[in-house]
Amino acid sequence: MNFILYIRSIILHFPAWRVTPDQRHHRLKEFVMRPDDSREGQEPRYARLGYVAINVSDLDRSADFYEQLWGLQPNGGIDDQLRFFRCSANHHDFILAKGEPGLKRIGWQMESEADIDRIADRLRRHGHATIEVDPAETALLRQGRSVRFADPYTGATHEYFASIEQEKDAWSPTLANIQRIGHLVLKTPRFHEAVNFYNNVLNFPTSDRIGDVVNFMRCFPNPLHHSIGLSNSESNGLHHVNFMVSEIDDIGRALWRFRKNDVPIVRGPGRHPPSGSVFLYVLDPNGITIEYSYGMEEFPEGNARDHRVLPAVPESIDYWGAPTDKRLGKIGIVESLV
Ligand SMILES: CC(C)c1ccc(C(=O)O)c(O)c1O
Ligand SMILES: [Fe+2]
Repeated sequence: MNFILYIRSIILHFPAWRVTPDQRHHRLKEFVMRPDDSREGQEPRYARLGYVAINVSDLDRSADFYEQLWGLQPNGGIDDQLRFFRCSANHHDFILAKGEPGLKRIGWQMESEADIDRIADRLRRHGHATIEVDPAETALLRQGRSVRFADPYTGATHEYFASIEQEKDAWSPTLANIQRIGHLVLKTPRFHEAVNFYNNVLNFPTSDRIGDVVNFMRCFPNPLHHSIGLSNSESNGLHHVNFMVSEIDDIGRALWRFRKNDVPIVRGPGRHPPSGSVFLYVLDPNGITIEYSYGMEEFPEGNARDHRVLPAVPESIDYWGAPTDKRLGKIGIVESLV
């Protein structure tokens, strides 16, 4: 097997609501009107990765896991279809839906309603259809106006919203001081096209990359080293979802909690050179890879350092040299936008 393929196989184990009456009846809006030039040229600005929705085969089993072993706070749901979880003041940071295990949707919280228009206008200018989410659905999601599009390079459904219901009671950590949902990594065989699109259309600047194998991106101007990553793989897929914790002891406690409860640990603890984070990867009940991480470099909005190109070697993933279980990043389809 040639050297690059060999290294790549070691490193990654990756095989890659304000609806006007006339809009009410348009679910899929392919805007033919000239985009509003007053917004042209203004970059869409992201507040944060708002939420990740995943599909699971058994809602009750996974809901129990994410509450009782992962430490998210349940926040209701919709019959036997959806379960909401939070780790912030937002109504949800993580959603479980019934379906084929994998990624359902990525929710991006924008800085303003105008930023929803900016990203939607930009997508349409680049020939991508956008969908105004039905007010009945945004009401169920406790979100304001939301717009979706299907990313052709990874298959992922991206959703943009600016407002989401704020819970009266503060997020109260139980098992781990989960700070926030951190990032997700998507696998794609259209890696270079995806990187280009994410960098130049979605306004996701690269913070660092490991050769042409993994690319770590910020959702600008959110300062976190990465809110999304792309990995060069043979097929589309969800590699993992990350949650950031507040103390190194959250990692240590988790290590023993997972061992005592037979939760498969597939990598770590270790420490990532790109973001500097201490990490621990495990498998959820469907075998989807999830990650706790502690400590992550943050970038300033202006005068940010250039991205680094780390060599495609195992040491670029983990300073500590933790072994990798081959199940890491293997389970998780990407649901296409219906
Ligand atoms: C191995 C994966 C793709 C990886 C590599 C580096 C970081 C980091 O620097 O934080 C991650 O979070 C990862 O998931
Ligand atoms: Fe990660």
